[in-house]
Amino acid sequence: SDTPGTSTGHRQRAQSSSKKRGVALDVNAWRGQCRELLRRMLESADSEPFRQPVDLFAYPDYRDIIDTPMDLGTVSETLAVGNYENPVEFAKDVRLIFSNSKAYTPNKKSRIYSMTLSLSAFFETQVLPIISDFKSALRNQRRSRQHLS
Ligand SMILES: O=C(NCc1cccnc1)N1CCN(C(=O)c2cccs2)CC1
Repeated sequence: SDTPGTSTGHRQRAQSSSKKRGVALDVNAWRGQCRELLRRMLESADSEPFRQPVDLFAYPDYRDIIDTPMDLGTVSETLAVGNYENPVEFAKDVRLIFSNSKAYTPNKKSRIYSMTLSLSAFFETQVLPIISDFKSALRNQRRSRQHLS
């Protein structure tokens, strides 16, 4: 029977939790995964306009429209020096790159804006499992620590 506490129920839970533990307990795995995701974005031609901060001489009105500039180089540096606590903070900065481009573009057909559309579509598919694996690793860690306390 699968009622919790019976012998099989307990064994099943133990097996499944150890499987979950094996797969997701590494609460630090997200940093290498995000570094690899950034590397793949930076090798795409679509990231070219977003690899370094916006050139304010070429776009003098940029700061009239955009409060918080962001670019992949800055994200990469922040990740490398350990200034993101989790993949959600990392994703927030990457998403800012795309929302800045959407806010600044004079029209939805601009070449640079269209590059953010494909880049962000790729990013969202890749970052989702990184964030969900991190959250389950955190749940696992809290559960096993709670059991110890
Ligand atoms: O200047 C940069 N990026 C830095 C860079 C890139 C290449 C060489 N040297 C500096 N921009 C332009 C503005 N921008 C936009 O998203 C949009 C422009 C028009 C519609 S959207 C963000 C990327």
